[in-house]
Amino acid sequence: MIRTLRAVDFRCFSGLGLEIPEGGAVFTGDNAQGKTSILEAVCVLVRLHSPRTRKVPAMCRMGGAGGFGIAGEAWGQERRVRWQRAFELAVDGEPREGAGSYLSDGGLIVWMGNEDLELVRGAAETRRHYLDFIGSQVEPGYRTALARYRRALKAKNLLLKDLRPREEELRSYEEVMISEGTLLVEARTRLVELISPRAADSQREVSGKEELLGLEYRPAGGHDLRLALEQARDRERRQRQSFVGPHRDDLLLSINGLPAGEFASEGQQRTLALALKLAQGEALAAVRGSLPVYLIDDVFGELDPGRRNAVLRVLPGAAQKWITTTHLGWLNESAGLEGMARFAVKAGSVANAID
Ligand SMILES: Nc1ncnc2c1ncn2[C@@H]1O[C@H](COP(=O)(O)OP(=O)(O)OP(=O)(O)O)[C@@H](O)[C@H]1O
Repeated sequence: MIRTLRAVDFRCFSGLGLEIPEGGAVFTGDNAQGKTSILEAVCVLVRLHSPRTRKVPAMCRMGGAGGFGIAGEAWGQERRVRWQRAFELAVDGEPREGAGSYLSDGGLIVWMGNEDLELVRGAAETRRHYLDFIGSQVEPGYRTALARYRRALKAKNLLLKDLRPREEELRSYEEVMISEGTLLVEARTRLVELISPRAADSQREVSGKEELLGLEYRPAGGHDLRLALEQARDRERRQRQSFVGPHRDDLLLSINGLPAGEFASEGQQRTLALALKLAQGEALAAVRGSLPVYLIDDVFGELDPGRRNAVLRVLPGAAQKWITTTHLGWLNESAGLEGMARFAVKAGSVANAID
């Protein structure tokens, strides 16, 4: 669990310092005051990843010194870790220095936000990111395989645009795509097996109904990538595109046998998005043996009391939760928020913050 968070020139915060109890904290405030940015800072600190952007410059405070810093301490079951991230921008706005090495033993995070509805309604890419985010936290080598696969795919796609692409060069990129892609497909298969039963339980618990949730992993190249690439080769060369491989995978979601994106009601879709995230938390805890930190952005205010209480019941009581909300009414009616600090966020400053 995270005990301190400090940030400098991050989003709308020139400086931020927070001490957080084991239970976590609730951040209240109007729209556009900085609540989400606090949760984003935690995610960048712990996972080197922002759920809102892939662009480092977007996170640097406008009018700031041209970079940002985030530091924090987390106390695990056995040890205390201290993280520090610093990004500096070069004149052209590109990051000059990364945030140091990626810590594979970084903490575990589950991000829950209203945009999770896109997991159900949106493009396959959103669901691949969902799997990738879990994969990088529980599967050793996942992040590296993904980065290598993406590099090879990018190079192959560039080459395919050439008038006369060199075949042996294309094949050498394909070899990397086959070896790294196979690791990804195997890992994603395991991840979906891990998540499925947990998501189905959460769906039942949160909806309060006997809804049968189905998760089916669809690898775009099947389980034999080499064969699939051979079969697609002519078409790929003709159309100058890469059709086969994990970059085209999907995770099919269904409720009672029907595709959830097209047939489920909005309420069912929201519940399904929550179920996927709750399942993610359980899967991380089961594999890594410690509880994730839950970053819950503006979700509870949007839920009816029945589903809100069900989610609060399903979330592990001992896990640290960081919750943002614009609505205050529900806070005093809900169980499961004991032991959490309360902070009011206004125009990039936080009441009760530390120096
Ligand atoms: N790089 C940046 N520099 C300065 N301000 C920024 C930067 N990026 C975003 N902001 C601003 O920070 C403010 C806070 O945004 P944030 O999303 O954290 O608000 P919020 O309190 O979570 O709002 P909501 O309840 O609407 O989600 C916004 O006004 C946003 O425009």
